[in-house]
Amino acid sequence: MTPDLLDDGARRAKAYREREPAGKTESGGRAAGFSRVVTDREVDTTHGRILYLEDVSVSFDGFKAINKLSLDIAPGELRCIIGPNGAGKTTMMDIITGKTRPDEGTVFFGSTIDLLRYTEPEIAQMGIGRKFQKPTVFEQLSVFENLELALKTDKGVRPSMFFRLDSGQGDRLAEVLHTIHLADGVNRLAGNLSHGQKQWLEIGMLLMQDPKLLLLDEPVAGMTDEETVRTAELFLKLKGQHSLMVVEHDMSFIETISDIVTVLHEGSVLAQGPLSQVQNDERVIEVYLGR
Ligand SMILES: Nc1ncnc2c1ncn2[C@@H]1O[C@H](COP(=O)(O)OP(=O)(O)OP(=O)(O)O)[C@@H](O)[C@H]1O
Repeated sequence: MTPDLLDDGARRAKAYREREPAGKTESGGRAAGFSRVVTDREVDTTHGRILYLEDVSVSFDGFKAINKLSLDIAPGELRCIIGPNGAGKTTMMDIITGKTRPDEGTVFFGSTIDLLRYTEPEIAQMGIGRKFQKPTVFEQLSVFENLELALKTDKGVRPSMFFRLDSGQGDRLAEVLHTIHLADGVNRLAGNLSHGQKQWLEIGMLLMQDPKLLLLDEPVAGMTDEETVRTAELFLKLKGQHSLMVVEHDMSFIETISDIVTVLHEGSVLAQGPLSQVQNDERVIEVYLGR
């Protein structure tokens, strides 16, 4: 190539750079074949994962409750978690929700939100709802008032004194009432509901905030058989619209709702797969099912 042609090329390159200044793309300072705009705290699931844990460990007084734990969950998935007492199931949920900080490891919500950088309330606001084993509804308030209250604590809502449901929120409340099987009991006092209905109401309160991921700790413990069946229906309905992580010991319930089951043992994943597969795994039988 002659010097003339080189000069000419350099001139054309300079003119192009002036026309198309660097930094105008959303993905950084250069033109990209694939780009997306991710705003702060928006869950990005384009990589097919809503929750991602890698090599997470935590010790309490030298005891490793979580030990190099790695697992991930797809958007809309209903994942069941089983395992013996002390396996680390609750501690894992504590880490995801920001209640416990791990000593090491990675915990991501979608592919961009590093959960370890956020506080427990911030994580709840970003769309991770948690249901503890015991129902915690406001017993002196009606079903309606409990659900309404759940909205008042939602992000960006006006101060509660002046709170009025707008039509969208009213529609949502009606939809949630139907989903949690309490449409006929809207004016009942929460304190007068059965144990199962209180659990559904609390799930409804979480749903009012439209969580992307729901963590549910032993949701059917203490329920009647009929309530357990209806809870399975409820979870199957939520699957797809939300991602769910359900910790349970009730194997017939797991059988009804599960796709993939993760077995935790001594703070790590011992086995994972369809229930029929993990049920026949010798190691799972030894530490959990064969008890
Ligand atoms: N804050 C803490 N301080 C000390 N030890 C703890 C703490 N939290 C959990 N542990 C211990 O860590 C281990 C895992 O407990 P974790 O509650 O996560 O198990 P689990 O699988 O949820 O059990 P379960 O099925 O009985 O609820 C247990 O040995 C527990 O005693």
